[in-house]
Amino acid sequence: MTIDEIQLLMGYARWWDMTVDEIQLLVGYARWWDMTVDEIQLLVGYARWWDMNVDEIQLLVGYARWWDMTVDEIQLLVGYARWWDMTVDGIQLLMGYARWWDTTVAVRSAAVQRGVAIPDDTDYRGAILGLARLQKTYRLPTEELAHGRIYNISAKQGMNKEDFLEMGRVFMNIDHSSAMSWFETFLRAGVPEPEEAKEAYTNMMTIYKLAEDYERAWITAHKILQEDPQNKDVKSEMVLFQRNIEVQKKSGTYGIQKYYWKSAKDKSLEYYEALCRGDNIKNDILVNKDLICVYRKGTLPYVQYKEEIHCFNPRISLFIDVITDKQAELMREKAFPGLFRAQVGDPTLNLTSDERISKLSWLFDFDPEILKISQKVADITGLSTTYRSQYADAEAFQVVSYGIGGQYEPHYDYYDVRFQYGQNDMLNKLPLPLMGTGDRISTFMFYLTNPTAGGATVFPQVGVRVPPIKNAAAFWFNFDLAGERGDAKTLHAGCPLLLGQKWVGNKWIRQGGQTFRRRCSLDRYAEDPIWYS
Ligand SMILES: O=C(O)CCC(=O)C(=O)O
Ligand SMILES: [Fe+2]
Repeated sequence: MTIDEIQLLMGYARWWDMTVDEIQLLVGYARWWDMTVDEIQLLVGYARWWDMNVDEIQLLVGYARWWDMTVDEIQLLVGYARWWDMTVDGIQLLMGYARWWDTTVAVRSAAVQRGVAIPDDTDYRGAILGLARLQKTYRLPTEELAHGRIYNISAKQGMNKEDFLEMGRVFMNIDHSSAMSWFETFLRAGVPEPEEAKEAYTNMMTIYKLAEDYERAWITAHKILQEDPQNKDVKSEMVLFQRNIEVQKKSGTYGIQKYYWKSAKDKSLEYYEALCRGDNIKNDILVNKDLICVYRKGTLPYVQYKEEIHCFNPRISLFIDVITDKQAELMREKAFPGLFRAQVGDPTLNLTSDERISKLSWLFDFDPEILKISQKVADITGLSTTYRSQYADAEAFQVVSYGIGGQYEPHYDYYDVRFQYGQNDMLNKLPLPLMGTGDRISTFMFYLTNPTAGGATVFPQVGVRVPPIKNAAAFWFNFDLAGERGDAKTLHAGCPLLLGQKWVGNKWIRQGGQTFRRRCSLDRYAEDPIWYS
């Protein structure tokens, strides 16, 4: 440091009432973290303001550098943290997540303000599990993900060594080839702790053994012995591997690599994931020229809507540009304060589930701006969306927000399948306005954002993938015209969100009010008057 800098610092130190020891500590940190004296003094100023000691400051600066934050951002964070009475550890966790998920500090703090719990260990495991699901669904290469790259988009911060190991652990139950690649990435990322190295090698040995690659299993076992020379189990495993190699040599199968990697296979999920990726879909506009775009009249004179027909049976349509940017924002803003974790099934049981990972809240037509949007739905569909305190024709808007990794696995929107599973009192537990209004005859779903990647709506029974496009809305009937049964072909899902934000607004229209609008037909093949009038 220059004499000038020292005197500046001493001046500050006096000002902040620090001892010489503290000053020298600070100077040391400053050198270490490559900060200017001005930055230090700013920080010390904040620290005093927030009543922190030098140790806490240095911890913070360390984190800040690690996460590549500016001093201003740190102070914002510390301000929030003190306000919410968090420890420095809590802050760093928060910063880590904030960076990782690329949300702003302000968004995070708003979440805290609304009583959303600060991330803890469970969230960490949840986050890792979510990443594993994304990697599997979208077939992301391990190396890319490890360095924070997804589809050529780079996160500010890649994952760290501990994350690599945790990904390996998680994949042991999902897919062995991915598990292997994470353990390899972990071991390449620098000298590991002996215990962790042992854990990685032990898992790798298990995988090789299951794949009957005894040569590699033996080599891996040998590495475990280097970490843990007394390990009797591993020694006896090695004898076994040796014996198996002999047997293979005799039978001529040695060196013929089968590479059988265990993976949890579920055919229906595999197809669902392929649809989410967009592999071999029937309705891709480039693949299938039959995808039809038409202009449709609404019930109001002179107004036409652009309709993309993604499927004819059942009819699944995407209406383009049916709300304005302003209306989409408005719905998100109004819904934000009320967001809570989405639940599935019986509302009295408070069930959350990995099947549906999102947050939601309800918007009612009592709000004139929301009413306008409901009326738009009525105009386009010709169905009634009138909300009443009893016998409502449609439900309130359900606004759903998905975080990265958020999804809704294949499901029906109607209830009647659940009757068959003995949950037929579901309909009796509904809020009063919906009692006796029948089932969800149709779904009208607005997309309120353009996700950067992932988040399509897919229909695995009919191989249809509807792309999420901001201000557009998907529409389909859950019931056939005969009206007595839910249509199984409407099975659908919200694919995991890979990057960006996904918000949707659901309007479920009830059977009750539609008697004269969508008449039942005795002829099950009758053309739907809603579509063909
Ligand atoms: O988010 C999606 O694409 C589908 C959402 C959905 O199906 C639902 O909320 O019922
Ligand atoms: Fe749905």
